[in-house]
Amino acid sequence: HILFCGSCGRMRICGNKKCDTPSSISPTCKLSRKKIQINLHCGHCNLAVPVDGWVRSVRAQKANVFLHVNDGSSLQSLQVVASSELSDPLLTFGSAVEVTGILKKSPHQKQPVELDANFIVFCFIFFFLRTFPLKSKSDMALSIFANFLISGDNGFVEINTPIITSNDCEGAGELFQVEPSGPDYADGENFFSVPAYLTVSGQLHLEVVSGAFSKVYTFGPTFRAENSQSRRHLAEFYMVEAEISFTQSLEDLTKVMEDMFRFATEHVLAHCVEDVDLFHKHVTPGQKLKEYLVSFLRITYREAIDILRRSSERFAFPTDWGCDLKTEHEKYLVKHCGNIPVFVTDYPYDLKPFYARDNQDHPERTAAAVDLLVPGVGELCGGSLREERLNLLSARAGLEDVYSWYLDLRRFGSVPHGGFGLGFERYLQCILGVDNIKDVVPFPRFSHSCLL
Ligand SMILES: NC(=O)C[C@H](N)C(=O)O
Repeated sequence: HILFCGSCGRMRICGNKKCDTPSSISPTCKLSRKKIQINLHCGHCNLAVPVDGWVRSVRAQKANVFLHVNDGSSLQSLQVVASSELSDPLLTFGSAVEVTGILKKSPHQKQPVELDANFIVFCFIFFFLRTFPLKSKSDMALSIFANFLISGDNGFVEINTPIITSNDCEGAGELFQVEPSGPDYADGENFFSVPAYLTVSGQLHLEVVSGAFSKVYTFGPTFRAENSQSRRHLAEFYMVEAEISFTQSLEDLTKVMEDMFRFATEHVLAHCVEDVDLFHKHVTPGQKLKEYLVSFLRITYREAIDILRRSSERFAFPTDWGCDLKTEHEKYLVKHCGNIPVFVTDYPYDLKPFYARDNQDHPERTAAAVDLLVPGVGELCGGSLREERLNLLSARAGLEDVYSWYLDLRRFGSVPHGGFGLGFERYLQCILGVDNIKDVVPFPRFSHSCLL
């Protein structure tokens, strides 16, 4: 028979010997009013619980209606069995419902429990977003990178670099200018006395603090006014950037990049494999993630150019030494190397920003810079050793006028150092095999698109 708990008001069926909750009702009843979360429900049977969620399917039989309800906590749905009178003709795919019922062992092998509904409260129709329900997962993945960097062995210190800055770290001129607005300000009034922009990279600030902490990182929103509708560009994205002092070789840097990728990806495989499988099945029948956990390949830019020139592929963009590698080239290189992540090192000096360290090689002058190319995306990470030699840095045209403070860092003592940045949404795109980067964030920003 059904008893009501005097403390929480929940119902409970007593007398079932298999039920593993206490059979007597105590004033300090542990049955909380908390709704159950579908991914956490522990298989208690004969317990009346409320569940919120969205209807994923409705199947009506004579006396009963069977619903699959998903609450966004995982991909798992809970089967709800309700008598036809409890249902509503408007109940359909996407309806939001609050169902109270008794969790019972299911007769079906596939699902441990089902909910025998007592009440269904019909909330509203859910409007389907283009975006995939990745929010909670991506928040989790954000912290995985931080966990890796701050862990004992690595010992990076987190620095919050500013979002508003006066530098164009990448020198590419893809900046969003920040100006005040409102009755107190005339149009174009210069609030900061210098032109100010949304950050394109926290690197230069990290370089400042890396003079005091030898390993630092930042993880935050980054902005690029790139007028591109491509499948791998966003105007606002998250980047994890690390800077390491006393590092003298690209190998030291690529090791951290590779270890970080592996750490995060192993974590995803251990905790979210069903999400990954769903995306790989329904979006792009991409490669299985485990295959990315081999040792990454390393080739030089020179070798990359030779591979591209030897190929029979017809590229839209040139493949001469000194040309920038375009997406088509990067994707070809990854495929050529067996569809695993590939580091391309030692780019032409003139292709890289002012901060990249000169390899002082001849006749093809290169910089100690590296890009990590990954399947489905192309460039995921970019990094370099930084030019710490004042004379070589000052030789970069026009630097003294704009970045005298950066040159001062060298003037007043600097150590060999280097760092890298990894685009977080591109990482998601890569591990999920999602074709378009706009589908891995809830509110993608790109040219002509800033609704909401
Ligand atoms: N921190 C880095 O090395 C990333 C680099 N500044 C970039 O935006 O590509």
